[in-house]
Amino acid sequence: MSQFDLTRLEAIIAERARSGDENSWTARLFAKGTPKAAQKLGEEAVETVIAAVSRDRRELISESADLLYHWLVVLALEGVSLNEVMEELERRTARSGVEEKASRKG
Ligand SMILES: N=c1c2ncn([C@@H]3O[C@H](COP(=O)(O)OP(=O)(O)OP(=O)(O)O)[C@@H](O)[C@H]3O)c2ncn1[C@@H]1O[C@H](COP(=O)(O)O)[C@@H](O)[C@H]1O
Repeated sequence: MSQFDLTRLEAIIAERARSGDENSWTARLFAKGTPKAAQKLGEEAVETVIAAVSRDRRELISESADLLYHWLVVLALEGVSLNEVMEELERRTARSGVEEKASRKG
């Protein structure tokens, strides 16, 4: 099981964005702003869909990684933290009561 998680990637993106390193894809993407980063996010989403419907497992994993990376870049550019998205998912889970139903079933 990988120890890598999105919180770590979010921290890496923040650090690379601040670095201004011209060899950093993240820093260059940040310099171009949200429209370009959002366009890349859309492209990666489409490539992920294509991999899924093509039943290309290896490509689905690779495009999913690209998608999550570019999604976090767009969030960072817009000042939205991963934690805020997790809180929204947590609220929805609490509202649906799905975990209580599962624990009652045993
Ligand atoms: N996870 C990623 C990651 N996923 C995808 N990419 C980059 O996203 C780019 C987009 O892929 P494309 O195939 O669309 O590239 P492209 O066709 O050259 O792009 P365009 O022609 O459309 O501009 C590639 O150049 C990848 O390197 C990433 N770049 C960085 N990271 C993470 O960010 C960290 C810091 O990277 P740097 O900012 O480059 O130091 C890395 O250690 C990784 O953890």
